[in-house]
Amino acid sequence: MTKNDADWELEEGLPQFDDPFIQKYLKGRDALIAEEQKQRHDATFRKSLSPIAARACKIVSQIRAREQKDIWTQGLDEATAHQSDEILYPGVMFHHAKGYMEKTTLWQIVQKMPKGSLLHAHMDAMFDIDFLIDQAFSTPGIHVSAPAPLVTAQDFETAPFEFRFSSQMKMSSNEIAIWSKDYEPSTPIPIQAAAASFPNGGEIGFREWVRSRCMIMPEHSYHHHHGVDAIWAIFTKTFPVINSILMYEPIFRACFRRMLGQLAADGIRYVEFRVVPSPRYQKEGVNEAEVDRTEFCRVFQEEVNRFKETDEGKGFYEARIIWCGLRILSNMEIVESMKQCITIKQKYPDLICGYDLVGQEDSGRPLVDLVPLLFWFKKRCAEENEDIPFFFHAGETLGDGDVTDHNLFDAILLGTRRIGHGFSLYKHPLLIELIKEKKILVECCPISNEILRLTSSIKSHPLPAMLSRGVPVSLCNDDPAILGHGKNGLTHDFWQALQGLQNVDLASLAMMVQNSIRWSCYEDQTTTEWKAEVGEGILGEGIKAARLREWHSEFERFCEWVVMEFAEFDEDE
Ligand SMILES: O=c1[nH]cnc2c1ncn2[C@@H]1O[C@H](CO)[C@@H](O)[C@H]1O
Repeated sequence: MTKNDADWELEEGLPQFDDPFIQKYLKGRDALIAEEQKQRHDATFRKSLSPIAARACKIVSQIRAREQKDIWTQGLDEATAHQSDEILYPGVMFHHAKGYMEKTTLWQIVQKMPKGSLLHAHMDAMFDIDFLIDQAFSTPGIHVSAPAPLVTAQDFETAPFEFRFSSQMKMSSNEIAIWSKDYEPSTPIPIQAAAASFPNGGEIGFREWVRSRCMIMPEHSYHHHHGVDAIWAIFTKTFPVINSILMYEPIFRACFRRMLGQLAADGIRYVEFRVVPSPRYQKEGVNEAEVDRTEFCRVFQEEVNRFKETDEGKGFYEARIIWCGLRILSNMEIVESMKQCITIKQKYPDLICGYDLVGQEDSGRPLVDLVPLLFWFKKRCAEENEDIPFFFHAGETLGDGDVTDHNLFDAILLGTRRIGHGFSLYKHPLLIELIKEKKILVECCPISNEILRLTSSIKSHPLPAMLSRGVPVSLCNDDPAILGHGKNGLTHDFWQALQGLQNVDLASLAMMVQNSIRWSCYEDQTTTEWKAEVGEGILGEGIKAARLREWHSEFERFCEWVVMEFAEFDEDE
């Protein structure tokens, strides 16, 4: 006769789970976990969930668990999986997950969620690239030129070229396509002619090529062994091409209108765009670029106001601009742009809500190098009776204690209201305490960080390290059109965090949405007013509190929908 396990274990003297001292251990363990969870960013919010919201959270977590098993753990045998390059697992890289994620139930839910504000987004990286290229073709007078012929494979991959509106459509007799080594440098060629003569597949090939020069391709982001600087070299080359199409009035208007519609459809009600106002903006039908940024800003505001009048834009509060200088430029160029920022602020006070510096942090000038300029800016603002707050990028780096990583210290010392990225913040226990105390929000862009090679999976992203320490975070999409989101909005970034991180459930996402509203710059405020309103949250009396209440009731309705729609998941384990 064989002994059963229990008999064997008892004979061996193995304690059992129901033994009082093991029970005591487990209770202590649970208490320790609960104690740590009290520090989480959403601890209070979670306790205040309505019964329906709590049920919706549970349902969403059950759906996630089901999809992790059914979709993200494919039972392919090793050889097939490697061959098809389709090894799926929860937290798989964005581009591998993308095609599947958009078909999941979790996606449907996240898409419908009311998402508050989008606080970190570079405007020129927000426009659907195919639509942009269509506009270049359908708008009369668009020409393409290059400072040198584009002939070799390397030229097609990296050499500069640009589009531009010009009413002089006629081709001169000696005009030779850009793709010939006899091309006269910088001669504008009508887009249709250039496309028709494109050596690699005519117009279809041309469109495909332009597209590839406006985006980071999945292969690029996979090549982690090439490092961060290499992907930034590709990334920064996309902006001049995009802007050369975008900065023509009729194209900008069409693209901007469409983009606002996409954001609103994704449940976003307010946006602060980071904009580097371009010197190349051309009014409709005008061959020369505008001498300053006034006209662009006027059109930007006009389009936002028009959008708010449409059906699509009914619930949309506002879009404002965080004026950006390029951190790579000289003192003189940065000061010139700061002066323009102040002038535009005076002209369009509702439009400009802040100031930042952009471009790769690692290769650009650190904030400490720019301290004299930033103090000068504050002084000039004060002299002009303006208050333009800082919203600095900082810590978008793998650095640990290097000069880029130290941008975090300057951002905080210079009074930033939020931190863009803060990827390296998790290495700074003192700064973490400081930003909590000073009520600074981190604008976290998980997919951007993945594509730009700071991490290869949401699972190794520092987001959880911030949330577990109680850092206020909102999720943002940064550069969706270039990074390859394929659709505008926040659904991808929300989905990625929800699916990949056990602790980020619906309540956690909702907390981050609430933060996005609390840290929105809906109106100009002094630092004291700002801090008071951020601190009061929903209990305040201003615009923020009103919008937080509005979001709250939207969120409750959304939770009711989740509970009704996915009732089959409403069960206890
Ligand atoms: O994640 C980012 N960090 C810093 N700069 C960025 C990021 N994404 C885009 N830009 C910068 O913003 C400008 C376009 O608005 C470009 O100069 C681009 O390099």
